[in-house]
Parts: sequence; structure tokens; C-alpha cells
Amino acid sequence: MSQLESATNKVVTITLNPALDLTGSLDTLNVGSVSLANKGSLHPAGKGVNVAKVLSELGAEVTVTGFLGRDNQQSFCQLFSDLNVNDAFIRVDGATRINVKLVEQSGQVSDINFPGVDVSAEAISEFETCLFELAKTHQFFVLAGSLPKGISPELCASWISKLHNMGKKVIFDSSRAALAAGLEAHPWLIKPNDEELAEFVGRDLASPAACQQAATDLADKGIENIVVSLGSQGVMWLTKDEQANDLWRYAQPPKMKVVSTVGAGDTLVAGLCWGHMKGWQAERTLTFSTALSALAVSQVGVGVPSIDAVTELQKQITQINPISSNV
Ligand SMILES: Nc1ncnc2c1ncn2[C@@H]1O[C@H](COP(=O)(O)OP(=O)(O)O)[C@@H](O)[C@H]1O
Ligand SMILES: O=P(O)(O)OC[C@H]1O[C@](O)(COP(=O)(O)O)[C@@H](O)[C@@H]1O
Repeated sequence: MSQLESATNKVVTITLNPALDLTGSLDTLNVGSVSLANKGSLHPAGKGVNVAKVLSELGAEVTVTGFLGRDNQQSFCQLFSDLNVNDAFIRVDGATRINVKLVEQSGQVSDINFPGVDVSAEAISEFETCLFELAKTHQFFVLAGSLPKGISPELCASWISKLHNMGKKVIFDSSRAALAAGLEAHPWLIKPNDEELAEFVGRDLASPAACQQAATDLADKGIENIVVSLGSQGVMWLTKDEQANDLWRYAQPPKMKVVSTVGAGDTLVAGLCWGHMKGWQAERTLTFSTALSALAVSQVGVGVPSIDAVTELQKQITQINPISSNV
């Protein structure tokens, strides 16, 4: 067996712009005046880091890379060591950003995401060496989150393109200009949420059917898997095999008690990646990742507290399978 064929348990997550998430729980947020938090937590996060945590807890052999500020790396290092993931982050001068998440009793979350560190040309070159070295032994790459200063959408897209040309499976989850540029670079799977998709197409998408219509156009860009997450309404997925017929799969989770929705999208990405790494059928991957992400809203931060709970919830996922955007 070749090195790559035996590498289905191995995955690289790329977080170009990680963050420490400062989460505060409040009864209600009083915008423009004082609000009192009942409790708070500060933990290492950012899209690829969250995906890495979930994948690692599912049993994957994970390597994390991207750019990490030297000044406040301690809790990241601790997390990577606790998870036993391979830490290939490039260290850069300065501190990794702190993103603020204010969670109200109602479940509503207000996110304040900061810009991040400055990445130098030397750090970029070090990262490229590391990335393409990892490509020698890995097939799955998850590139997730926003871009720090110093990394243009075009540069990010060029990495996706190179990995694609090497036959790698790149799962790409970003927003705004980075998403727009990355979509042209043949990622293997994308997962915008409905808001990100609406921003990309430049119009409101008020229903799953409207999202489906808008996302169908992305298939023309040669993206094999188009997944759109719809918050409490679930997940839509257009696979390569069904693109010709425009037949979407759709899974809906049961009603959950929401503690925090932060990290639900990352958890969904991790679930989708895991199903593919395991070679599961589409239905199983979809119901598993929908259940995993639905469970994620019942906690602050990401992680898999109990695989039995995921399996139990998976049985309660409603699947409409497959549907056409013409209905
Ligand atoms: N309130 C909720 N109840 C149940 N599941 C949810 C809820 N919010 C999110 N999810 C699950 O998490 C997935 C990702 O959430 P979503 O909010 O769409 O992504 P993002 O976090 O990227 O904005 C959804 O597709 C769904 O499966
Ligand atoms: O990289 P971005 O787009 O600024 O987002 C970073 C934020 O997204 C998160 O990864 C959560 O993402 P999701 O809610 O989409 O899963 C936070 O941990 C982090 O603060």
C-alpha cells in the first residue's frame, strides 16, 4: 500500500488566523451601555483549530498549521499537547487575536472578530515549505477561517489551487473576499453558511430553496462537494455524483437547547471530513455531521463529549433525500 493509501486517518488543518475566544454569558446584551456577564471563558480557537479538536477527539491523526502569535501561544500549545496533535504552526511576532462572543440567555450570539497578527514574507515562505512537505504524506487538508494581514485572498487561493493540482482534497471554509477567491481555485468541498452564501451572491437568501438555487451555480466552478449550513434548519449538500441531476441531500436536526452556536460550523466541517476519511456513504456522513454539529450548540466551545450522544441524535435527523432545486 502506498504512503497515501494508508493515510486515511491523517489530516492537516490550516488556520491562517487563529483566535482566543473570549465567551461571556449574559442574560441580555445592552448595546451602548453596561452588560453584566454571569460567567466567562477564554480558550484557544479559530476555525481550523476547532476542526482539529473535533477530528482529534473522533480519532484522527491531526497536524495543525497556520500562523500563531509568539506572545500568547501558551494555551494553544497546551491544547495541542493535550490532544496529541502535531503542532506545525509557524510562530510570528505579536499576539494572536482575541475574539469576543457574547451569548445571551435566548441563545442569540454577538460575535466581534478582530483582524489578527501581521504575517511577514519570511513567515509565509516558512509556511509554504511546511505545507508542501505535509502534502507528501497527507491527502486531506482543511483550510478554514479568515485571513490575517499580509495574506491576500489570491495567495490563499493559490495554495488551494496547488494542493488541488497535486490531487489533494481541500475542504475550504471561509468568508468574504477569501471565499470568493478560493471558490475559483477548485477546493474539493466548501461549506458556506446561508449568510456567507448570500453575501457571495449579493442577494438575500430567505429560504433553503433560495440557498439551493444560489449554491447550484457554484457547481460550474468544478467544486465536487457543495455544502450549505442553515443553522437550526440543518444542512444541504450537493455531491459531485448528483450535480448533473441537480439533486441535493438535506438533513434537519431536531430542536436543540442552545447554549452557544459558536463552533457549530467548524464541528460540521470536522464531521464531513471524518465521514470522507472513513469512506462512509453520503447519507451516513450527512446524518453524522449534522448530529455532531447540532450537539455542539449545547456547549461552549467545540468537542465531542460523548460519541453515544452523537449516535443517539443521528437517529433523530430528518433526511429529505435527494431533492431538486426545481421543486
Ligand atoms: N440552533 C441549532 N439547532 C440545531 N443544530 C444547529 C443549530 N445551529 C447550528 N446547528 C447545526 O450546526 C450546523 C452549522 O451551523 P451554522 O450556524 O449554519 O454554521 P456557522 O457556525 O458556520 O455559521 C448547522 O448546519 C446545524 O447542523
Ligand atoms: O476566522 P474567522 O472567520 O474570523 O472566524 C473565527 C471565529 O470562528 C470560530 O472558529 C467559530 O466558527 P463557527 O461558529 O463558524 O464554527 C471561532 O472560534 C472564531 O473566533
